[in-house]
Amino acid sequence: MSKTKVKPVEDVNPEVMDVVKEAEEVEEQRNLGEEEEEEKVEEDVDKSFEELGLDSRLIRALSKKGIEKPTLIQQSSIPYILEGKDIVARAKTGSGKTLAYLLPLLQKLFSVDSGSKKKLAPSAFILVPSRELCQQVYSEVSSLIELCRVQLKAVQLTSSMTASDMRNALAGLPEILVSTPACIPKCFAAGVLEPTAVSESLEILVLDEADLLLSYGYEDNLRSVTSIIPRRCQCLLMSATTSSDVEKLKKLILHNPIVLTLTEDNDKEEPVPSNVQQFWISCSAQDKLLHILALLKLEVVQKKILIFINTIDMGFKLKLFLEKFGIKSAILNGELPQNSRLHILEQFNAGLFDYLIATDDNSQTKKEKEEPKGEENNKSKKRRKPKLDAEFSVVRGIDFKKVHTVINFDMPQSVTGYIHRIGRTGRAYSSGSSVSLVSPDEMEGFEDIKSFLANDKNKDSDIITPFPLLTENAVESLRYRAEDVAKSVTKISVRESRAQDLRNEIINSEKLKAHFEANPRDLDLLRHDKPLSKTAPAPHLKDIPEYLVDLKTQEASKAVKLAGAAMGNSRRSGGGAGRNNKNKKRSRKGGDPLKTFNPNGSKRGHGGGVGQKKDSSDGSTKQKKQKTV
Ligand SMILES: Nc1ncnc2c1ncn2[C@@H]1O[C@H](COP(=O)(O)OP(=O)(O)OP(=O)(O)O)[C@@H](O)[C@H]1O
Repeated sequence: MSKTKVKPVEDVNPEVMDVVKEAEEVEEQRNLGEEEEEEKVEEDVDKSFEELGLDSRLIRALSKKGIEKPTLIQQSSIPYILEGKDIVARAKTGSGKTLAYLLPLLQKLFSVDSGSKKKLAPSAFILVPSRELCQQVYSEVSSLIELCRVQLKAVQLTSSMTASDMRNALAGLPEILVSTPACIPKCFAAGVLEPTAVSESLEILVLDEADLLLSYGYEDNLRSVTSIIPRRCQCLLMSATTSSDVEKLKKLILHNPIVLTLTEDNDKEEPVPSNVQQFWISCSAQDKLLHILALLKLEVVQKKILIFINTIDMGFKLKLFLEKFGIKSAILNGELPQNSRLHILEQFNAGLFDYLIATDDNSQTKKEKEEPKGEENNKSKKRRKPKLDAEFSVVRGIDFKKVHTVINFDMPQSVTGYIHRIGRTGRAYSSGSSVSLVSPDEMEGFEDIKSFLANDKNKDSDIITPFPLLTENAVESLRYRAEDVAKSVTKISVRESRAQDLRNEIINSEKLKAHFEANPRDLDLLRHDKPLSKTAPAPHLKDIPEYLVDLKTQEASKAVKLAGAAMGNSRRSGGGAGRNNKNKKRSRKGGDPLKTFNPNGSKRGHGGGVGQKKDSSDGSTKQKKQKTV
């Protein structure tokens, strides 16, 4: 077994170093007595929360949140965590990993007698890779505490906080601390947390999105934390994928862990949940605007929609372009202030707008660096380089609520990127779909994604199928308008809008901070989907006349709307094809048009229609092949 060398960390005070030495000795002993980890591949469990031994207060709280049945990862991990075992839990995105560790963690803290021992540091640390995730986990744990009506306190710290903010946050002696790893050494250095107190108090350490923590550059921070965790501390490592980083963390932190690798009956080893239907459209890079216009304006994809692009500029270009057609969207990127980002996420989750254009963490920086040095770029050399937040992540871990469609306007840079983007829909027991716009330049990467996703079960059939609900005629009918409008969205207007948006958000960010301290739940104060363009959209572009849209696409659009209404997704925004059509017919049960729509003419597809990609009845074949991203 490997021996962990605990590396001293800069800017840690001498007292920490003493504890580090002590910890090295403990670590040595730990390694001497180390036993083999137990590997479990969990299948075929079907237990209720009661059967998992969960406290009735938690079960009631879950019920108030509309959660009645544990997901597979929750069924597998909760009993082990309650038993006090260290675990490594690997389960795909959206499988409910957060509650899988939060529920037993809270239950364990319920039973700690707060009066018996005066604690000087939190009993549980939950470390996550990004601020957005920090906020998300903090909200989840706080709402559970509130619903359970227990005397527990959770706080969140981010490394942008000053020492006095951190001191204030920790003043009420919280039991649970949610933060990024960078905050902990910062707290030690500022004397806000005492390493010895942490050593004495810490009962549970959770590393969420473990596969990301090292790649986000938190290795030294984590080492300084792990160097002081006591042997008795229970450690939980949650991850969506397997990677060498997860293995490294496992060796660094865990003691004889139970390794839970999740497989599902009809979903063996596929990294993308089977309730996400994946589609693609082949088009040139220039035609991507035309195609996204057709998808959104003809309403052949279900709202809410998360659109991924690879550069911040492209995000603004897309927003300005869509605005001209009366389609309002909001933008999310790492350049925006943290308060704004959190607020945008909250507004989107609360359903205040339907379209969010997001730039995911690392890919956009890479692309922007690679942009050719044309005249336009030379001119802009003096432009202030965007300051991106290293702790920003959209694709990883963020729980977007009720996203029905993910659109890859730009293809992600890697297979992992694809999996995490797609994982923003079809979360837990809900379903969703994805549409990737693939240009010839992106085809190679797309083939890699396809071949990665193919497994023994579906090696002969593509797991990502051509999008069936958009005819060439329908797309072509919009070409003239789309190309005309695209020309009007110049690089200068994009740049101005980006600067304007940033200025607005910086001002908003301060307002938001003050306002939300007083009214934490008030979401409607500042809308993030306001138009950025200086000119109002031309009225004739807002509505697409029915005669322009062919019959098949009109039918597809109606079917998508009916299915949306059946799913309670009836709020309207912007006008679309068939706007004058006052069709108020009730949808038929199970009417997902991506499953039932037949592009060859018939309105009523049957089961196995285009886009139905798997036979979930075949639950018997067990895939043993392990995929790693
Ligand atoms: N048992 C359940 N029943 C229904 N919904 C659930 C259940 N457990 C969790 N959820 C919901 O599923 C969504 C996804 O959960 P969560 O964010 O924990 O997934 P995850 O596995 O951590 O995904 P990722 O790897 O992308 O972070 C959340 O909205 C959560 O509230």
